[in-house]
Amino acid sequence: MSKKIVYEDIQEMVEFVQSKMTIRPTVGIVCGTGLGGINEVINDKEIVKFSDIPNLPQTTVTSHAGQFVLGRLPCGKEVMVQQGRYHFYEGHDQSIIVAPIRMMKLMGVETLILTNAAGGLNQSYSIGDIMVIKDHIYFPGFAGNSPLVGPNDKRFGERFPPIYNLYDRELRKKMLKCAEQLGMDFVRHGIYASVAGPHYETIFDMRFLLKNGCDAVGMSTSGEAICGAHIGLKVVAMSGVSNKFVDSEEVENFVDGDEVTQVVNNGVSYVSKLLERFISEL
Ligand SMILES: O=P(O)(O)O[C@H]1O[C@H](CO)[C@@H](O)[C@H]1O
Ligand code: HPA
Repeated sequence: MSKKIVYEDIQEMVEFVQSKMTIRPTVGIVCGTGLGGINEVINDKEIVKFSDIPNLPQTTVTSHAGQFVLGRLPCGKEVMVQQGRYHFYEGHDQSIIVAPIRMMKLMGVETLILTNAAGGLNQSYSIGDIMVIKDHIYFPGFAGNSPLVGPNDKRFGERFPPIYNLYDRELRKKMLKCAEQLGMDFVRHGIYASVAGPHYETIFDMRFLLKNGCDAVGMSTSGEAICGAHIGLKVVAMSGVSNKFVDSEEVENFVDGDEVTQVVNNGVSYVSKLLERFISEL
């Protein structure tokens, strides 16, 4: 388990990044598995590797590059893109997983956009759909693994943050409106089940999640969203549906990690288009 990152560590990390970068972002984007290509729509790029930033370990998941890309979108908005996230199953202290989110806030970010690859549970969803996250069920949080467990540093936020409107209602509305304007009829609005992984789910896991109202399942995002709200960021999130639950005991496997990356890679241009439009309207 890596060491706990405290407020002073975050300050040191931010000072390091700001000493190298001229961009002052107001929008933060976390790229999910296979979604790193989002940075192709960014101009005037400035890149810093996690391994060069004090206190940050390398990411261990293939297709999570492990760097921040700062730059400008064609609309002129300055953004900070986290290419590569830390997952709970990598064995990190929770404070590592959310450190980039806290950095973003201290760097001036106001709106946080989280993306991920997820398995589709809702049987009307198709592989390649995008789901704007309406709400979540955060299983690690139920089991005592919220990133906010431990002493609360008030500089990050209050002890008991209300998260009733975690995935900001107005931002979701805006995102869905942008999708409609772009004619993206494959953009859904649903419930994300956040599990710890790294194993995928059994048939009965999937049936349980589906019965309890979940539309897609993945192994990230919820802790980052909670941490973002705790520190005062407006949060919006979306899943790229990379595989689909097949409810049959005859099927050997309904998901494969390489396929997840490939499918999401193929859909990245749609995610980028949607984000570009959305950010231009913030
Ligand atoms: O949530 P992201 O980082 O997109 O990654 C998703 O893809 C991986 C599984 O293929 C898991 O880490 C799952 O959470
Ligand atoms: N389950 C959990 N995480 C995932 C999946 C899945 O089916 N697909 C992509 N990430």
